Amino acid sequence: MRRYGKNPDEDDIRVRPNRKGNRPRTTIRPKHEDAAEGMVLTVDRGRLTVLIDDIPVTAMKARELGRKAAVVGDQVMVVGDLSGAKDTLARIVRIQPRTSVLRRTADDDDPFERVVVANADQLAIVTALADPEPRPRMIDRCLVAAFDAGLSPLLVLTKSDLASAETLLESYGALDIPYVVTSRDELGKGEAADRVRDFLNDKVTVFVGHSGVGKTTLVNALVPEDRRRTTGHVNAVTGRGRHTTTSALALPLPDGRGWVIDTPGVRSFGLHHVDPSRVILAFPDLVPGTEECPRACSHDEPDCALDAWVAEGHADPARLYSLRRLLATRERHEGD
Ligand SMILES: Nc1nc2c(ncn2[C@@H]2O[C@H](COP(=O)(O)OP(=O)(O)OP(=O)(O)O)[C@@H](O)[C@H]2O)c(=O)[nH]1
Ligand SMILES: [Zn+2]
Repeated sequence: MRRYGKNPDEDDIRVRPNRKGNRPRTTIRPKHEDAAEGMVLTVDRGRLTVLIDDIPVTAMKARELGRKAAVVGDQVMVVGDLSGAKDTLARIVRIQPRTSVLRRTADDDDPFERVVVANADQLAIVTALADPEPRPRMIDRCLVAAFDAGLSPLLVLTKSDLASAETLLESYGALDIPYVVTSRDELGKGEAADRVRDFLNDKVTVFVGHSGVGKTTLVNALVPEDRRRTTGHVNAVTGRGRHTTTSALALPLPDGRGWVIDTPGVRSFGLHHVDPSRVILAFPDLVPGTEECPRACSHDEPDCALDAWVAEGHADPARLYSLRRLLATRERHEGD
């Protein structure tokens, strides 16, 4: 599990201002020195499962956190009953600084950003090669979300027993994204999971993909049943009790080699919030060409300096084409 440095000043417990101003608070608020650190595995209507020393503890956020919400992947400080026993409820008193945030805008006419997952390293975009047909726009939108969040993308192409990956991979050639291809036969033999795991080791990887692509099949193959049980996910898996469909769900890879974060409710990304200047960081070869761009250039407009710069031979035109294709997907079309 990853550890984060203690950072006592930033993000500290909020002390509510004294509205009337006539009775200063004299009680010293507890500093929570006894708080334990853990990782948020699920969020379900205000109840969070936090893994602390390999024990899943149910917790809710403490009032002093104010409007801040912890999400799956967050490292949090927890006080109270940490036994993990039935019907206990601990309190989250602090959210540690995040190394990354994967966001989505729920809808293009809903300007609110939602943080989907914190502290992830990688976004695995699961796409079937057939049944259902690949949806390149959806892949591109996921790539934009990943680049915007600073996550490395990984293409997971399933059902290669039904169709070849060649055509799809060609259109992503210029982007040079790591990919892994799986088939039904290899899934049965465990080979598919082994191959995919090679890309996941020691990372926190968020899995996205639309319905029917085989994401659940793959995630089940990646995370053995007994590992789920140790983190209290057995209900979500067997379908007993209420299914956690809207929240993401962190599942441990074997041998403590990282985490898979399944996102059952996330079929696509609203990209309203995306900043082109962050997306271009995924194209370091093009960044120098933006020096002459107008301020706040979208890099997808007539005055963008990249066209002339690339025409002068400083970078591969296919890379600029790919960047533009990605940026263009920020506009939502029907079916996204
Ligand atoms: N031919 C073939 N079928 C597969 C493969 N992987 C999964 N499937 C099948 O595809 C169907 C959908 O798989 P799921 O794992 O349920 O897909 P999902 O992406 O989780 O879809 P939702 O549950 O709707 O979110 C199932 O019938 C699987 O058996 C594969 O590699 N090849
Ligand atoms: Zn530009």
